[in-house]
Amino acid sequence: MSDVQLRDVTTLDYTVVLSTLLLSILLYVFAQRRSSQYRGTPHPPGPTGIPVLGNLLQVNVLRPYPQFLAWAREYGPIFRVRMGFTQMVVLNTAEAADELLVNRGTIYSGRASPHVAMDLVSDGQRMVFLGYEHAWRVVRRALQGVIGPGPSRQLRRMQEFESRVLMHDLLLHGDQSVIEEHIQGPSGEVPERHWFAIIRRYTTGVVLNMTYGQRVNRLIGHPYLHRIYNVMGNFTKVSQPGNYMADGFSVLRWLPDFLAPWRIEARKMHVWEMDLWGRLLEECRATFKSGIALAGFVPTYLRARADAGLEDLPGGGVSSTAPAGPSDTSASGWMRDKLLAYTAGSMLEAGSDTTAATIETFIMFMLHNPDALKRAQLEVDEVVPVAQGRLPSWEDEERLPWVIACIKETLRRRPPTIMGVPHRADADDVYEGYFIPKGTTVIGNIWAIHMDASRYPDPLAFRPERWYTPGKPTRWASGPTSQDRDQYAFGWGRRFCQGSYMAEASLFIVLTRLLWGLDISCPPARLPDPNDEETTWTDGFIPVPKIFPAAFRVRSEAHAEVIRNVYADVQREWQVLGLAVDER
Ligand code: HEM
Repeated sequence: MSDVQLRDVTTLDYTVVLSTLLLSILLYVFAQRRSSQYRGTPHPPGPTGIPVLGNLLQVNVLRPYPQFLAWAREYGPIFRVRMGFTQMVVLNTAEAADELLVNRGTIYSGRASPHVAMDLVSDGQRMVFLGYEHAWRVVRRALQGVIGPGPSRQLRRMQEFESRVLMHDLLLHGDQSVIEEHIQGPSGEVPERHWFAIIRRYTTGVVLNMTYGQRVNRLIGHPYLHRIYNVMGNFTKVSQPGNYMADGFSVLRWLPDFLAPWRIEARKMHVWEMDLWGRLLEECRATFKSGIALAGFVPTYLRARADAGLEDLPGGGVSSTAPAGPSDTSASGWMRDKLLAYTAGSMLEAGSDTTAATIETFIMFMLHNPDALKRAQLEVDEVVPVAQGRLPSWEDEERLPWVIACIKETLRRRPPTIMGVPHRADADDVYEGYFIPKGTTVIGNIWAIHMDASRYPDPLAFRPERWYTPGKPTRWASGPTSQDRDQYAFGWGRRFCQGSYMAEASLFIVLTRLLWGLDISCPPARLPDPNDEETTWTDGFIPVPKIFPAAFRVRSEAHAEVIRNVYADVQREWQVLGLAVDER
């Protein structure tokens, strides 16, 4: 019996694979010829690939940016590559990226979402990969009320409070991560006693508070902190373009389950993710139903939805009251539960590691540039002498131009989302005489732009002077339009990072305080080389620093006293706010 079944299966395999492959080649050829209007218009230049696979074998899919930078240098502002049947156009100058992703934003605000990561692992609900469509507008509008330029100022109180805890944690930490031996986990897991965990507690804590009104009050054994990073670490790998054949070869998506092991694996990942994002939502809903009023985006959203008569809204997507589609410019409707859970999860993902990595990278570059570090400390000392008995704060921002220049130079020199998040062309287009067909994945190559010597002379050098004018405040100069933009770490146009204001506020408050209160050092032989890609940075969509040792020594007993006092004060604030006090 098993023989017969086996033969049946083999025949089926053969037929399914061959016919789907044939069909997809026909579809592909048809798609290439579709735009008769543009026949004769050349495609952008690019490296020659091989049949079917295209350029897939020329790129390390988990670390594509060095090769993409090399191609940018060879082909110029725009080049084309093919990953399987996925056509990609890569924009390597600020001018090209601004023109397409900002000025032609009606065409280029879609997302090229990786099939396995978005459709299977995320069940189509991850905000960052939603197309330029109705559901995305609903989500973006809802978030704008919390993290937009005006509302995000309300979050500063919590950022200020949590940064006091961070200072206290680093004070206690001292040189622990230099003395002890720490080994990073295979998927980037950070040991709980390493100083990276202190930074992560802060960044995840402020976003968890913003989304769910909860705190991360422990470094060791917190139920969510490390799981959030595990989910993120996994996701940055599965979403890397080229990681799954089924992303590049849509034909493979038609294969039945028994021939598609990646699908089974991805569905398991979805269940694993929902065990975190879904559980957080369910806990929040239970609290809400029991009549306890929590602050935060999700509790507030659930309350508003219930007031609109939609207390329970199971499933994914939005409760559509308007037709979906690119012509629909409204944002009416409510997020259903799964979209809400994933949106909150997306915030935790988007806001945690990006900001933590920038803080860690800043420290790495400052340790390599002791003059810049010394100058930053002198500036902070002058503005906030320890005799004032307080930590630096928001009102000092304008008088700390060198510190902000150092932060901006960190974002330029090593942007965490190093090749941005891929956009998609939602219509045929022509740029500089080159044809870009509808459906093309369009990458704003942040790394190539930041390494453009005509824009940033000596681009590998860490030079805060690029941003610094003596006696003048340094402008953050972020924002979705290209006017006034001077670095591209937060992306472009309508998909511009919605959390940039929150991110900049965190970078400012944490790093200014750190410079004020603590001397940082690292044994020279153990200081990572930022140019050594493999040793220093993790793989994946957001390559972040691998752990490295650093010692934090308080600058004087007077500084220590201020840190201890503000920490004790904030414990009282937590109690007044009904939030968990810190456990150490
Ligand atoms: C240093 C820290 C951060 C960096 C470098 C960064 C960078 C980026 C980039 C490059 C994008 C894609 C932009 C594009 O498609 O052109 C993005 C999207 C996004 N970021 Fe950030 N981000 C940071 C922190 C944050 C924070 C703190 C939050 C919120 C808590 C956040 C929320 C988002 C959201 C919601 C999107 C998706 C926007 C959309 O698809 O419409 N980010 N970010």
